[in-house]
Amino acid sequence: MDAALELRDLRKSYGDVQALDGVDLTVPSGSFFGLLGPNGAGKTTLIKILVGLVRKTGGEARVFGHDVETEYRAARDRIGLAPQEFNVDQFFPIREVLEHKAGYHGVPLERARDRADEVLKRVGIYDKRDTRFDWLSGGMKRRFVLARALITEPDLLILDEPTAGVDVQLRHELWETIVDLNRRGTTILLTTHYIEEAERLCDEVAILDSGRVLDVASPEELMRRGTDDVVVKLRDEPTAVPDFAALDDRVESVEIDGVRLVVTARQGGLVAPDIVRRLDEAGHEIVDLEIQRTSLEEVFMEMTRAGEGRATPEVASQ
Ligand SMILES: Nc1ncnc2c1ncn2[C@@H]1O[C@H](COP(=O)(O)OP(=O)(O)OP(=O)(O)O)[C@@H](O)[C@H]1O
Repeated sequence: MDAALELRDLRKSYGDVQALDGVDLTVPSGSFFGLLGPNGAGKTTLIKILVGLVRKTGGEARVFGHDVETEYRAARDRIGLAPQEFNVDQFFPIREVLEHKAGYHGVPLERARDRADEVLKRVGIYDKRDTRFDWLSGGMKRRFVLARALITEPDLLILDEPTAGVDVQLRHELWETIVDLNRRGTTILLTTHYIEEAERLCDEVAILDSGRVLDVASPEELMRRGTDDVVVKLRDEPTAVPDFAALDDRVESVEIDGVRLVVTARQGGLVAPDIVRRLDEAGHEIVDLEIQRTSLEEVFMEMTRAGEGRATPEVASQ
């Protein structure tokens, strides 16, 4: 079966700015795939190339085997896009906007109406079907943009920051809807700044920085590369502890602060039982144990060195 997305040496320059600098990426059909990267990494440019809003300057991009330029229509019809910015016809009732969109993609009117009702129900704003877009609340607008992406029953759903600025409740509802679509076979390509969202939802993530893919892996694999802190509280202050770093090469450092022992190690969860056993054998009594796991966010920051060299925002004077 064709991959949902296949990018080979994809390039885009805007004058001197190399927004995409040779991106190679395969998104398997049916996967829940995250595209992570700091501001300006090239995520939006990549998405715009897929939907024909920006022309690539080099390389290849295929959607379910269809070239996004030479087979534009076939590629575009497989994609549903919920963009970051709202670009919706403000003045029509939202149900009509959906019907127009379906019609544009060749869905007959009767079917289009049923589809519109169906997707409005799915995202939970069916009771607003006769309301204009600009009269919806911010959260309802987000839901609507998702409904619009779903109207053509896409095989690849692209979500560019779908939960930006929405409250926790709505975020969870949107996740549920999206996870459900994925379970039914829709491939999801998600860009998000909420890294914990990617950690929770995605099978695989690609880390994009300065127009290049730094890595592609599952969130678990990426997190395994970071270090965890195994924090042990002892009954009595130790004079000496076993040399954990010499005993296990996953251990990177050991710190003793009074009765508190902090062992920094890769795969802390796997190292911890051994630490406990050795402390016990050496006669130390353990009163508390905590494993502070590395987060995907920390690994991401490390990889992209986001924030490095950025000026601290000035506080405006009153
Ligand atoms: N139309 C344009 N003209 C010139 N430069 C552009 C244009 N669009 C994007 N760029 C530049 O291309 C680079 C990648 O931008 P892009 O919007 O794709 O990044 P992004 O990863 O989506 O960022 P963000 O997370 O901030 O949305 C940036 O340096 C940006 O300034």
